[in-house]
Amino acid sequence: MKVTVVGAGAVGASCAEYIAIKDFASEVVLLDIKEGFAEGKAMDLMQTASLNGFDTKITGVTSDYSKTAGSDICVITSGIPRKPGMTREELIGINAGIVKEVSSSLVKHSPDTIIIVVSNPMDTMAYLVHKTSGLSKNRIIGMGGALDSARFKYRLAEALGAPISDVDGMVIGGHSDTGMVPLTRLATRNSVPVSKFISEERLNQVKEDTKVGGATLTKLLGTSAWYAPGAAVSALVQAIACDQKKMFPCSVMLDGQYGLKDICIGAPVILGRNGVEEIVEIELNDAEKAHIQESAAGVRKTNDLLEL
Ligand SMILES: NC(=O)c1ccc[n+]([C@@H]2O[C@H](COP(=O)([O-])OP(=O)(O)OC[C@H]3O[C@@H](n4cnc5c(N)ncnc54)[C@H](O)[C@@H]3O)[C@@H](O)[C@H]2O)c1
Ligand SMILES: O=C(O)C[C@H](O)C(=O)O
Repeated sequence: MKVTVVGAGAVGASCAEYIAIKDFASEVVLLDIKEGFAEGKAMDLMQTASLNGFDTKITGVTSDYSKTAGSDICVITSGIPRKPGMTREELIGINAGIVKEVSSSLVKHSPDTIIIVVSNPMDTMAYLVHKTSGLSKNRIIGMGGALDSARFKYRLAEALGAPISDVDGMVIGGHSDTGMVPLTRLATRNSVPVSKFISEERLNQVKEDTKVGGATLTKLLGTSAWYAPGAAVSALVQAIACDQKKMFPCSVMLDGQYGLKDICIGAPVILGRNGVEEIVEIELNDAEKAHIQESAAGVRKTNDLLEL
């Protein structure tokens, strides 16, 4: 199993590290445009192998896509992150060009690959890859919902005073400060609806804290987060590589599901060796349906800025 990660920055390196530590891939290639940077990150990570007990071989390359040839899965993290006070959508001007060029170089060397798009604004970047790469739609996956759901569970556990392992919940919709739809109605503590334990007001606070999860960290760190994003990407990579048939909310091209067409937005999907193996349609109430439509309108507004 060969995995390429483009962008050896904060998220790319974190993602490579988690993939290696889980030890399911034979090879991880880190690629960056900055001379020597990916080589340095790869060497540093390889020097953790005997300490962390993995055999995955990590190599680093500067812009040499021939070394990515035959990758089963490619992750795109190249591009700029936001600074405090910015929205993800403001990154489109620089990141769209980078993502388009990177995805086309990847597909040239690995025509049957599965691409996981991480660069922001992620839903629009995933849409761009759909429109320009020629890959089939089950092979392009945007990572956002897995991270947002992990943050939702963190906030739920905090509100409930419960261990995170007791909590389940999912965030669908766009990966943006206003577009996320945390499904509080369906969140549970050991199968019991969380509304049994906390007030509606507290649950609304959990929802709002989840939606601004990325912005909160960006304010604290001065740049956006990387540990949870890296872990979320590695979980998707593992689900595909190991054919786990696990369900994650991912940004996928919809064709009528949730009343939406020709848009990439977060919806629950089953991930396996073929990438997106199924898009799961869950029953939403009227408020959730309205929130998804509103979220989609926001994503479409950003998609309209693309020069396709
Ligand atoms: N989808 C998500 O949930 C999620 C989570 C975290 C970050 N992100 C996004 O991921 C992206 C990366 O974030 P980061 O914190 O790792 O940034 P970073 O600046 O630490 O790393 C980005 C790397 O991309 C490289 N790069 C730039 N142009 C390139 C090109 N053409 N080819 C190859 N490499 C190139 C840079 O040299 C840099 O090393 C940002 O757009 C950020 O918003 C998304
Ligand atoms: O918040 C960001 O800009 C990065 C990422 O999308 C995140 O949610 O951490």
